[in-house]
Amino acid sequence: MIIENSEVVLSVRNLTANVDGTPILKGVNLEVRSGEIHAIMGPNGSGKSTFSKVLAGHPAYEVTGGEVIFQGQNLLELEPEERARSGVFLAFQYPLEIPGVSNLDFLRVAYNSRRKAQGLEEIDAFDFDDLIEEKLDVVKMNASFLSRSLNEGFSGGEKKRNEILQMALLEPKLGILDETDSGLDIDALRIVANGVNQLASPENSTILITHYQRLLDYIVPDFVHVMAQGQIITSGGKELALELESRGYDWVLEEFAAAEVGV
Ligand SMILES: Nc1ncnc2c1ncn2[C@@H]1O[C@H](COP(=O)(O)OP(=O)(O)OP(=O)(O)O)[C@@H](O)[C@H]1O
Repeated sequence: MIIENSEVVLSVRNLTANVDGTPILKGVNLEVRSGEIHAIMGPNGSGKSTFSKVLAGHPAYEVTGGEVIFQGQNLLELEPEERARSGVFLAFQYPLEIPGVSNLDFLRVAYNSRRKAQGLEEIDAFDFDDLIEEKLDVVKMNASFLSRSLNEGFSGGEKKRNEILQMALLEPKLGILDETDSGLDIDALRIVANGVNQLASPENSTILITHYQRLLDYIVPDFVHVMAQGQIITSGGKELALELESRGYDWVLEEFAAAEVGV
């Protein structure tokens, strides 16, 4: 939802990053305001997941230049857990399995850690049970998943749903969803999209990384960006996703290349 004069939540300027010494991000620029939903599309290997992991503070990615300001704070100076506590949430493309850690315990610790960072009191197990019950409903998830080890043996779609459950609980200021639609059946896609829509508010913002226009039928973005070769090479409204669906990426890449050489 575009709200005039709303606060800039995330400002990314000329961000560059390497993986194992190889430059992957080559000058990313993006501004996200409160209440907005941004979709990032783009060919395979263009740097979309790298961008999301750099924002979350993944240690394998080395930032080599540029800046990322999140709510007035230099995000790049914060440890990954500090970023999470300050309200950045990344739903992974491939959620990790953690055997031996129950989903419920994980969620409670994560939730209380976020509350602590907000200067709020931790909540006890009983109150947490009530809260989680309510959040399970957002993603129509069965309570039996809570007693299982985190993501262990979960199907691909169940893992994605569990990521949205975490997001519903943590209520981040900025949610980054990396291909949350991949591996979801048609009903699950709708449920997950409804969950994301229910959580969207003028106070938070979402970045959706997706390959498919169909997700954007359910979660309508305010802006669509195309990432290629480690940069955002063009941006538009939701109609850009439809155009990409019918025309592919070549024309955007050609226009970008022509602009680069000044044709
Ligand atoms: N450790 C590594 N060493 C060298 N290159 C790497 C390494 N990790 C990732 N890359 C490369 O970085 C590029 C960007 O990868 P990334 O996962 O960010 O792309 P993506 O746009 O999310 O792709 P997809 O749409 O396929 O998920 C790819 O070419 C990938 O091979």
